[in-house]
Amino acid sequence: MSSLEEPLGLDKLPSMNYDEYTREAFPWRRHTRDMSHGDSFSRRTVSLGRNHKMFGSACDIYNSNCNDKDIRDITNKFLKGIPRFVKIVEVGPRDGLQNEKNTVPTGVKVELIRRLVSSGLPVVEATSFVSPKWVPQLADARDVMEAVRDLEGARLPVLTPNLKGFEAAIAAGAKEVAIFASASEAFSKSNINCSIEDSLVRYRAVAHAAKVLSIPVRGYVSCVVGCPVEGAIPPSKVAYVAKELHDMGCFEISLGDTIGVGTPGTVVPMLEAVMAVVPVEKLAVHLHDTYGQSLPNILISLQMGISTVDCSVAGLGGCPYAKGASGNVATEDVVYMLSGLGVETNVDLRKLMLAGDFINKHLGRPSGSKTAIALNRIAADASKI
Ligand SMILES: CC(C)(COP(=O)([O-])OP(=O)([O-])OC[C@H]1O[C@@H](n2cnc3c(N)ncnc32)[C@H](O)[C@@H]1OP(=O)([O-])[O-])[C@@H](O)C(=O)NCCC(=O)NCCSC(=O)C[C@@](C)(O)CC(=O)[O-]
Repeated sequence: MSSLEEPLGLDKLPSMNYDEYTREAFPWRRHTRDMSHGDSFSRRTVSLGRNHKMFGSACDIYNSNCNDKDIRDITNKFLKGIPRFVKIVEVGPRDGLQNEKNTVPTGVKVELIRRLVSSGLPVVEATSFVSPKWVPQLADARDVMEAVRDLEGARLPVLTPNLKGFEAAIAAGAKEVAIFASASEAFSKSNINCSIEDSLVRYRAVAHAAKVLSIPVRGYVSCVVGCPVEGAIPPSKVAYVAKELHDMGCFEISLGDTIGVGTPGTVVPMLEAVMAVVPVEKLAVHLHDTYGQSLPNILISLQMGISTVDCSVAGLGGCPYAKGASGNVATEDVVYMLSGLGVETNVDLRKLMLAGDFINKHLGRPSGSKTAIALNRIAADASKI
């Protein structure tokens, strides 16, 4: 392996160490292994591997002498006031699995939800009460909800596309629902078989029924940057749909870049248009990672005041009606980035990764999370020493 490909030693990985950061704008120097005292890389790894610091916060792993205050001072200086706390909405069991071709057994879905809740995630979107003809994977929505209805520690919202779905969700024990409109006419038709306006009529009926029962309703707007059919979507259209959902009573509006085409250059104007009509504290971003742009888009969203981020464990997912849309941004990657910025999420990365390992083992595929792959590799190397 050439020196350029050699992994950086753990103590040489990029860090937000205050002293280093303020002292110089520094290139990341390649790590030269000091072989005289044994391989420092493996020695460090062994200690990390042995005491399982692997899955602590990024600070534990790479910046044993950093502290959150230092990180925050840097971030405030260079990353204009990002929030101290970010609410992570985990959508893996719903958005992550809905596109899976092979049926995932109900027991596996329920175990995944349990594991995600145990990692400290405050919200875990559990399933959808939609037509099984449209989304066969989630035909077991009632069984899933009945199995988790008494699970404590996280909110477990479910998608409902109409009153029929809402009533079925409540009957199965759902305590929170989500309705989902689109800023693209074409996607609205292909996804929920009606126009945007007709969907808003449907959703006003759901929002009214929910209000009567004091059930919180989250609103989604899909295709907030681009649509597989219409191409670029005007920010004004996104703002209109977001405002309609907000006005009908949604407590939060999640802005979905369904096909992941957004970049900071297109996400900023979209957010500015929406923030002109819906308070920023009621907004969330829901960014599929098809083009690998989710993390920079999340960072710019945080700088604009957003403090709720939808993610999918192991980067699972994609929408059955958005050709080519890959999964949401991996929850592990977002938690790792936020931890490195000193932003609280209350999520235990180690437990989150174990939930990701669980579902990936069942699906028989590697994780879509680069953080999980990297940390699991370090743990595997440590176990060999
Ligand atoms: C909305 C419908 C039902 C309209 O579908 P439709 O065919 O227009 O509805 P319909 O009223 O004509 O009913 C057709 C059949 O579905 C039944 N039905 C009707 N409603 C329900 C229901 N709620 N649950 C179960 N069954 C239902 C209904 O009873 C009937 O059954 P049949 O008489 O043929 O036996 C359909 O288009 C549908 O289910 N669409 C959902 C598709 C979906 O879930 N897509 C993925 C969501 S992900 C997303 O939107 C993006 C998001 C949120 O993740 C954010 C982002 O990434 O951007």
